[in-house]
Amino acid sequence: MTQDEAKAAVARRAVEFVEDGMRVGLGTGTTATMFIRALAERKPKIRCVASSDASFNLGAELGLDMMTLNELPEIDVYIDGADEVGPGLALIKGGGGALLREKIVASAAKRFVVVVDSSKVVECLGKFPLPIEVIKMALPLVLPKLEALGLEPKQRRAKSGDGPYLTDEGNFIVDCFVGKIADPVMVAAEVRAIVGVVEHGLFLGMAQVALVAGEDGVTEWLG
Ligand SMILES: O=C[C@H](O)[C@H](O)[C@H](O)COP(=O)(O)O
Repeated sequence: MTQDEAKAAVARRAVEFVEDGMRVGLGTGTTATMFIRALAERKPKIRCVASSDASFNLGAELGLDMMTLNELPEIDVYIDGADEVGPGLALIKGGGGALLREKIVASAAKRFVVVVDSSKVVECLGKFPLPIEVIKMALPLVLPKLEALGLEPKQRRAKSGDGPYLTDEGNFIVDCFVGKIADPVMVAAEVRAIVGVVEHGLFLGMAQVALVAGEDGVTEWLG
């Protein structure tokens, strides 16, 4: 099974977590995009909130009833990918730069189902660089503080190579090359305490279910 086939398999399985009448949170990224497409094919009678402009626009284009969090502040299920899934369904997210809105939408959901291929599952978080969203003017203050924590920060550049990457909220992303995050709770608290940090990509105690696609098909893990 290729990585794309695995992503497609979890995306299809995730659709089973959605029932007519539900309020559904749509994630961001390649796996979430496959989920949104698979969901829209079923023409469900649901209302949706998206975690990025890209997912909002895709949902609207495919005919889903897209709303804002203002219109739909409570969500039954949020379905999204992740960059790493560690013990206890602790996650690193934000490889696609959407971590802030993703965490907001996930926090509004009764249930968060994370959908990944098995290459994302790790014994210890941190091989994937930890994304941190930073207010633009605070960057020169935040970078040395992240360095002092030993997090090896590097500002993300736009994919076009033309200038810095900007999130949907107009902030910078700093990727931290940590290697191993032995104590994610402590790292989350230390990073959050830095003035100018808007949010970080550690999603701890948020996901209740993981759908993991590997050679044996899709397995369901509970957090
Ligand atoms: O900001 C992006 C998100 O956190 C994505 O859900 C994450 O990067 C996983 O993306 P993909 O499904 O493309 O690997």
